[in-house]
Amino acid sequence: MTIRDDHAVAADLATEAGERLLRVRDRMGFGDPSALRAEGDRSSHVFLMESLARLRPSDSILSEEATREERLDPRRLSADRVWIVDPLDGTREFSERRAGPGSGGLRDQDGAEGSATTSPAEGRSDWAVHVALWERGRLAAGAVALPAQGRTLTTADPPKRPTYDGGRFRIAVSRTRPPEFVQKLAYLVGADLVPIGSAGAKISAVLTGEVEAYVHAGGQYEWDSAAPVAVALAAGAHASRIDGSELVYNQADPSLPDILVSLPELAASLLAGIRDLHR
Ligand SMILES: Nc1ncnc2c1ncn2[C@@H]1O[C@H](COP(=O)(O)O)[C@@H](OP(=O)(O)O)[C@H]1O
Ligand SMILES: [Mg+2]
Repeated sequence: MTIRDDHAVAADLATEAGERLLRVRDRMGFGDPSALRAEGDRSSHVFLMESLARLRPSDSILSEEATREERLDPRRLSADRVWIVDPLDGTREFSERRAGPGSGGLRDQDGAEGSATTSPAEGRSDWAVHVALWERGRLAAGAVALPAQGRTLTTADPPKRPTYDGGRFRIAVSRTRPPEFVQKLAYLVGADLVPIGSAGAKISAVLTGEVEAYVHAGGQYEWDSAAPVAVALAAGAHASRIDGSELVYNQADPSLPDILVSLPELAASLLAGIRDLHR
């Protein structure tokens, strides 16, 4: 890879890391999910660290898979440029087989019959690789690779944002840790809940028209949202904390526990609904 602009670096690295993860999953299969998760996290982190060190040697890096000492490195807080990466977002889903027709139980988006997102190895497709660049106080570039969906969403060429024509809409939520207020919120605003794994896959689903919003609360970190929020903002979507305040990155404490991403037409009513439920 030659030195190119930051948007292209983010897109190329996320895409290549994703292709490597697909190969890891094909090679290891689903027999030992915890070993698959560990190898996915580790190998993708190593690839991204080595690549960024080579391509952008002066920049700092904040990665989910870094050690605690690396994350607390004070140089990151005075740096002008920090890459915020999640080598494998939706680690749980990466290690799961896709639910087949007739498998019973509660079906979520990735288990639905006729879904267009089947991965080659019959694994789930709601996991992602996040590569974002934070520069002097703002997200400057980002890419979200969705390897098992065969696409990368990127600030190099932001997706064309769907428009909202009114009526019932869909809110993506965590499959395993949805905020306790979302059922009431959905009722209040006239929406259906769609469980999807991975913050990157959920924010991408807003940008590709599978849902119209994503709401999360109760815990998350900067690397879970930096890259998909960079793409969402570049596409003209709404992205904020659930109280409407700005999402702020490259903080000493990388906790960023709640988020709302939506088509811009829906942001005001979602924020008002969340506010009402927290009164
Ligand atoms: N309550 C919580 N506390 C900490 N992290 C959380 C969380 N809820 C979700 N996350 C993180 O946000 C990402 C998306 O989660 P979900 O699929 O449940 O929506 C996951 O990232 P990783 O897969 O990178 O660990 C998950 O660990
Ligand atoms: Mg994550």
